[in-house]
Amino acid sequence: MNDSKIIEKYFPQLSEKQKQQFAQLGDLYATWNAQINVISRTDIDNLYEKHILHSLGIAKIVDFKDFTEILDVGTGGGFPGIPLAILFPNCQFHLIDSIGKKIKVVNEVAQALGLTNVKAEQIRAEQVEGEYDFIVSRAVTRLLPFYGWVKNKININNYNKLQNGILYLKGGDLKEELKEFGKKTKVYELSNFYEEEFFETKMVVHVPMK
Ligand SMILES: C[S@@+](CC[C@H](N)C(=O)[O-])C[C@H]1O[C@@H](n2cnc3c(N)ncnc32)[C@H](O)[C@@H]1O
Repeated sequence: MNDSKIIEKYFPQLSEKQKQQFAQLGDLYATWNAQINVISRTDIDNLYEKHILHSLGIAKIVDFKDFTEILDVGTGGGFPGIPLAILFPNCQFHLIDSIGKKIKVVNEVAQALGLTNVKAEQIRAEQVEGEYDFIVSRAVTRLLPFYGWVKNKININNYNKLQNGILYLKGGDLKEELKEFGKKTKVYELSNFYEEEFFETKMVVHVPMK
């Protein structure tokens, strides 16, 4: 199922507007990815499952309250930030990447969808100023260096049920990485929420901050 039906299957409460926005993503990414590579060309056929639904795995862990502020570090073409911004239209998303052409794709997609809760910026994570409730990310670097980049950017006042911190989409065997990291984490398996085989090895790692 490579269309937005797979999103509706796991997120049955979507509004008509959200359904339409998710449905638009297929054509938008096909068009932009042909010009600027943000998703591997072989993977574009699996956009809905491997990129959009995967990004929304974070929403299976936390139902962000309105006005939550979220930073997506190394967003590439907008993952996980764009799918989350569709799902949480009353939260603010700051999507950053060090490569300008990726940010161009994010801006084009956000604009085409009419998303007003997304700010995309070409900047390195280490240079971002400001505070966020959550920092989300996928496939950028190991947790230890990542933590160093973002640890001072998290608001200490918790506003959501889940404690503020990092929500990192990870796959595979995390033992070594978590050992190297050495700090408190909670690992949520996405196979508890999604039945597709792809998610058997996929997790969300929550690093709470105090
Ligand atoms: C493998 S891609 C993943 C993109 C996206 N998160 C996804 O899962 O599709 C990693 C991205 O992180 C960006 N990146 C790496 N180091 C960064 C840094 N220090 N600050 C901002 N972006 C960074 C790269 O430019 C690249 O676009």
